[in-house]
Amino acid sequence: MDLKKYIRDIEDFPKPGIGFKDITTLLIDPKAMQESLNQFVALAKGKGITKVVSMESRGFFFGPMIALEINAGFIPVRKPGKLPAETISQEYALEYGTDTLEIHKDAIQKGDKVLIHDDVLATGGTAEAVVKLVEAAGGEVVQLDFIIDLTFLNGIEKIKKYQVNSLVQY
Ligand SMILES: O=P(O)(O)OC[C@H]1O[C@H](OP(=O)(O)OP(=O)(O)O)[C@H](O)[C@@H]1O
Ligand SMILES: Nc1ncnc2[nH]cnc12
Repeated sequence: MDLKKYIRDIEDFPKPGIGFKDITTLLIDPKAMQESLNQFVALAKGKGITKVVSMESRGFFFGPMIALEINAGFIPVRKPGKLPAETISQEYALEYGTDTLEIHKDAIQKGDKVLIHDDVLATGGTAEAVVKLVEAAGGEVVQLDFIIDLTFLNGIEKIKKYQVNSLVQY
C-alpha cells in the first residue's frame, strides 16, 4: 500500500510558504491506519522496548497503539503546564522563537528502553528536545519512528546518533 496517497498536502498552512502534510486523511481510512500501525510494530518488535514516548498532539494518534502492540508502556510528552506531577522541562527552537516540552520526572525507570514516536520529522527541534527529556529522566533511546520525514529540512542531523525510521519521505 502506498501510504503517500493517504497524506494530503495543504499549501500555505499554518502560514504562507509552508506545505503542510495532513495525516487526518490517513487516520480516516482504517486500512491505511492499520498498515501504518503494522509497519511501526514491525520496526519495533523484538528490540526490548519497554516504553513508547510521544509528543503532544499528533504523536498521540499512533503512540499508544504502538505501545499496546509491543507490550510497552506509553508516556506522553506535553506542552508546558499540562502534566500534574513533578516534571522535567526542555526548551527547543522553533522557526521563530522557542517553545518548551515536559515529561513526568517519575515516568521512566532507570534502564527503560525507549521508542520515541511522532507524526512528522521536520527541522528535528522537537525530536531533539524529547531525546533530551528521555535521557534526563534516565531512559535509553533505542529508536525514533515517524510517519513522515521531510528530508529537505534535514531534521535527521539533530538526532543522527540514533536509529531513525520513517514510513514516508518527501
Ligand atoms: O521537527 P520540528 O520542526 O520540530 O517539527 C515537528 C513537530 O511539528 C509538529 O508539531 P506542532 O508543534 O505543530 O504541534 P501539534 O502536534 O500539537 O500540532 C509535528 O507534530 C512535530 O511534533
Ligand atoms: N510541513 C509540515 N507538515 C505537517 N506537520 C509539520 N510539522 C512541522 N512541519 C510540518
